[in-house]
Amino acid sequence: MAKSNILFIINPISGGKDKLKIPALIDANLDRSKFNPNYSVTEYVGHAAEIAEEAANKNFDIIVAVGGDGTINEIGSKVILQNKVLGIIPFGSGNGLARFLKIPMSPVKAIKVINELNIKQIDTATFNDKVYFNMAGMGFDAHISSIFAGHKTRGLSGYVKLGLQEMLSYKPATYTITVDGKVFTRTAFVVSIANSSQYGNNAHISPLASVSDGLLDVCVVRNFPLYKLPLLAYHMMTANTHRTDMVEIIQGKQIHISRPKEDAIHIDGEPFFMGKDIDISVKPLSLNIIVPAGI
Ligand SMILES: Nc1ncnc2c1ncn2[C@@H]1O[C@H](COP(=O)(O)OP(=O)(O)OP(=O)(O)O)[C@@H](O)[C@H]1O
Repeated sequence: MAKSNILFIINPISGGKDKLKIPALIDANLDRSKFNPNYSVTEYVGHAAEIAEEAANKNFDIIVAVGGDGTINEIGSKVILQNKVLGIIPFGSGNGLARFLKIPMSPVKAIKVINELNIKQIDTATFNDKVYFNMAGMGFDAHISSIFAGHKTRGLSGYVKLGLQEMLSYKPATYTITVDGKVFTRTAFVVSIANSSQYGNNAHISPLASVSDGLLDVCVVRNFPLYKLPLLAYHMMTANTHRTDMVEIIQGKQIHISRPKEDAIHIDGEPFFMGKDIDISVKPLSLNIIVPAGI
């Protein structure tokens, strides 16, 4: 059988972990009877998408994201256009999609999953003009990631501190959400449109979500007093939000959200700014992705 040409695109900053030794680790563990490996390292935001797009003109069969959900988004959005295959070596902070797909967090084990070359088709989604794979949405989480992006504070403790400060003054918006023609008006702390079940770090907002059911899960987190934040976190970490009245989950294919003003949104955890009206739709089984056998 002819060998597959495989390109590893490495985000050197994702997850805050050093990746200098990654090419050597891949060389040592990749099945060279199946693959010819090549490596690229990203230098700026958007570079992974550029490299993946250029790879379309070269003879690559598989492109592997070595990074987190933001890196997967940049690469995956080109891979679906080329109908190629995406692989993941998880190296992000949250790794939502990789965790959902049970791709091991250990780089050596993740390389071994690539060696098995078990390919599955999963749903993807569009959020106005942007493609996403794991989770997108608006509300408090998007607000925090947009201000954190321009903030000098870094690290998890800075993020938590900023989040708690902002929570005291945050005013939840009222959204008109149309899901497959049915209208819901909701005042919400967060509205997440989930493809997989989790944001990352096993924080599950929509525990029963599937990436191959042709449906998105609109998760409306109702407004709540600050003292209930640990309870919400507990429900997310124990994958029980669907059993509580803190989160309402509405499944559908075609979603329109209208909000009072232009505001922050996030796409696979990366902050952007969008207008009042947002159209979201699912693209069933549109991405070829390498997953562990049995998934
Ligand atoms: N050399 C670079 N310098 C600065 N930013 C970069 C560089 N290469 C890639 N990026 C950007 O890094 C951002 C974060 O990447 P990614 O989302 O993969 O990691 P993460 O946020 O740590 O993980 P996760 O999304 O799983 O929590 C992406 O927006 C990507 O465009």
